[in-house]
Amino acid sequence: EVSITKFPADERKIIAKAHDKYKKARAGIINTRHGQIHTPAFMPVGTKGTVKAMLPESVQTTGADIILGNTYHLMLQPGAKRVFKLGGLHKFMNWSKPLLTDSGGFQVMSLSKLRKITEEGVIFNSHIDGSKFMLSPESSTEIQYLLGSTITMAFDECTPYPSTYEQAKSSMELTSRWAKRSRKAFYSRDGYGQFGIIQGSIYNDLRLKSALDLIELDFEGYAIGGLAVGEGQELMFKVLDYAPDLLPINKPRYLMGVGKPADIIGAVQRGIDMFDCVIPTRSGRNGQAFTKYGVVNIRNSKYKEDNTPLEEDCLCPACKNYTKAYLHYLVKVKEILGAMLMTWHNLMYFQKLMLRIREYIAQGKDFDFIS
Ligand SMILES: CNc1nc2c(CC[C@H]3O[C@H](OC)[C@H](OC)[C@@H](OC)[C@@H]3OC)c3nc(N)[nH]c(=O)c3cc2[nH]1
Repeated sequence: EVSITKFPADERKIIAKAHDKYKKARAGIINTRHGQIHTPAFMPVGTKGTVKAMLPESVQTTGADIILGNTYHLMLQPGAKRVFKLGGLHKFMNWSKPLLTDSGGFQVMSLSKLRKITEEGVIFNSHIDGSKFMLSPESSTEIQYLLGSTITMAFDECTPYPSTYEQAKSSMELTSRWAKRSRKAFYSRDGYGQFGIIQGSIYNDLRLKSALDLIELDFEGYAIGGLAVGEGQELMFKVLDYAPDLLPINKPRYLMGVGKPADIIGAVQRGIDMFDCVIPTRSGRNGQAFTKYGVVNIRNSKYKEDNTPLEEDCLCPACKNYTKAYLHYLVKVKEILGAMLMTWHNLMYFQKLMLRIREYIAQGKDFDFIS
C-alpha cells in the first residue's frame, strides 16, 4: 500500500550538501494511491473537472503528475454527491493520476457576492443561481471525499493582503480552529492525504503560531497560504525566507497560487515543493506563450507572417506542426484550436521548467537559469 511518504532521507542529504546557496532546495517523490508526484512539481489547474482546452491524455503528455480541481465549483455543479454516484472525479474526468482539490474558502471569497463568515463556516449564495450554501470544515472535507481527491486541503480562511496584525491574528486563529475540525472530519486512507494551510500574512510570529497549531494535527503535507494575494514578489520571498523552515522537513510543502517561472524558482530555492497557478492555461487562452526568449504575445501584428514556431526545439504540437503566423491568426479569430495549442505549449513549458529544476537539484547544480 503506498501512502504520502517522506522524502528519501539520503536524497535530501545529497541535496543539502550539494549547493550551499540553495541548500533549502530539494527534489523528491510523493507516493500516493494514484501514483507518484515528482517534486518540485507544477500542478495544472482543472477548476471544473477539466484543464481548459486540454484532453487529460494531452495534459499527461506534458509531464504533469497531478492536477487540481475546485471544491467550490464542483459542489455547485454537477454536485459532489452526483460525482460520487458516477464513480468519483478521477473516473468522471478520465484522469487516473493524483488529484488535489482546494477546500473552497478562497473561491467563496473571490467568486460569490453574498457571503457571511461565521465560526461554523461560510454561508454564501451560489454565483450561478443564487441558491444558498454553507461551506464548513466538515462539509468541505466531506465534499472532497465524495470527489475522491488524492490530496484534500483543510478548510481555511485566506487572510487578505494587506491586513493589520490584529486582523491577521484573528484570521489565523480561525484557520487553526477550522484546521482542527477539518482534520477530525478527514477519513484517512493509505495513499490519500490531507494538507493543512498555514496563514499569518506577513507577520513571522503569526506564521510560527499557525505552523505550530497545524503541526500538532500531523497533516500529510502543508501549504503556505495567504501569499500571491497582491503582496508582490519581494514581500512573498521575505515570508518564504523563513516560513518553509517552520514546517516538517520530510513533508511536502505547497505554495498556493504561485506562479510565474521566476516566482517558482525563487520559492524552490527557499524549500517549496509544489505549485499551482492559472497563468499557463489562462494566459495561453489569452494569447500569451511562455518561451525561452520571454513571453510572446502572439496577437502582436509582428507575428502575422512569422513562419517560425514559438520554440524550434519544443516538442509540443504547436511548435512541431504550426507557425507563429497560424497561432496569431487562430487567436485573433478566436478559433478554439488557438486556445488548445497555446495552452498545450504553456503547460509543456512549465513542466519542462520543473523537470530542469529537478535535474539541477539532483545533480547539485545551482539553478538560476530563468529570472
Ligand atoms: C493566486 N494566488 C493565490 N491563490 C490562492 C489560493 C487558491 C488556489 C486556487 O486558485 C484558483 O482558484 C481561485 C484555482 O482555480 C482557478 C484553484 O485550482 C483548483 C486553486 O486551488 C488550489 C488559496 N487557497 C486557499 N485555500 N488558501 C489560501 O491561502 C490560498 C492562497 C492563494 N493565493
